[in-house]
Amino acid sequence: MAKKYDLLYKLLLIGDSGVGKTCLIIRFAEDNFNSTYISTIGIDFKVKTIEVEGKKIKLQVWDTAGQERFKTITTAYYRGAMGIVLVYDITDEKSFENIQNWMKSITENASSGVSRMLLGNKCDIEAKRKVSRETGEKLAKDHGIRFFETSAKSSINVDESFLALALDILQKSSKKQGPTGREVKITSNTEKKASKCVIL
Ligand SMILES: Nc1nc2c(ncn2[C@@H]2O[C@H](COP(=O)(O)OP(=O)(O)OP(=O)(O)O)[C@@H](O)[C@H]2O)c(=O)[nH]1
Repeated sequence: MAKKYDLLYKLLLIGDSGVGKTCLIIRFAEDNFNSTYISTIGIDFKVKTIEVEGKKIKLQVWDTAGQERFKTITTAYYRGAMGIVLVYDITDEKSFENIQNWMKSITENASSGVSRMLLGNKCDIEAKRKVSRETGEKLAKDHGIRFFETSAKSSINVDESFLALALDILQKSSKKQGPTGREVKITSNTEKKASKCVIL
């Protein structure tokens, strides 16, 4: 049987418990949202195929438990990931401060060339915001990585962010094979511009 995709990328979501990792994955893979909080036990994954630059890419998105007691299990999955998504909750300052620790955990456990991205989730609850967009942007800039504010609940920037990360990985691997001379910019919902990526 013919393969239904050209590439398989493994992505991993990390961040404090309750920031919305599971909800982001469910929004991306199933376009659904449930406000009942069921904390992830250990690790789980969902798949979704997208098309980027004419290539069908199967994304295997791994969801980790944010609770400290699962750390030994979850860090074992860092090594196989090609992209790691660091998530904090814009209404929870502690979850933002902890991003530094999650970054450290990536350095200690992931492959050196892994693509990273920072997401400030729950941007639909503006009234309870504790972390400004600028603060999030600055941290991402300091680490040289992409940044989006997202809402799994209101479906803001969820597809855009996953597509951007897939594109980063694709461009990184094609650079290894030689320069393509092409630059593609992913734009967020708020910028209201089309990107060159398609959700299948
Ligand atoms: N308002 C709002 N609530 C959200 C959003 N994303 C997640 N939530 C809520 O936040 C709670 C935690 O979401 P989860 O996705 O389970 O969080 P998690 O990061 O996977 O948590 P662990 O599995 O414990 O690591 C749930 O009650 C969700 O409904 C969002 O974008 N906006």
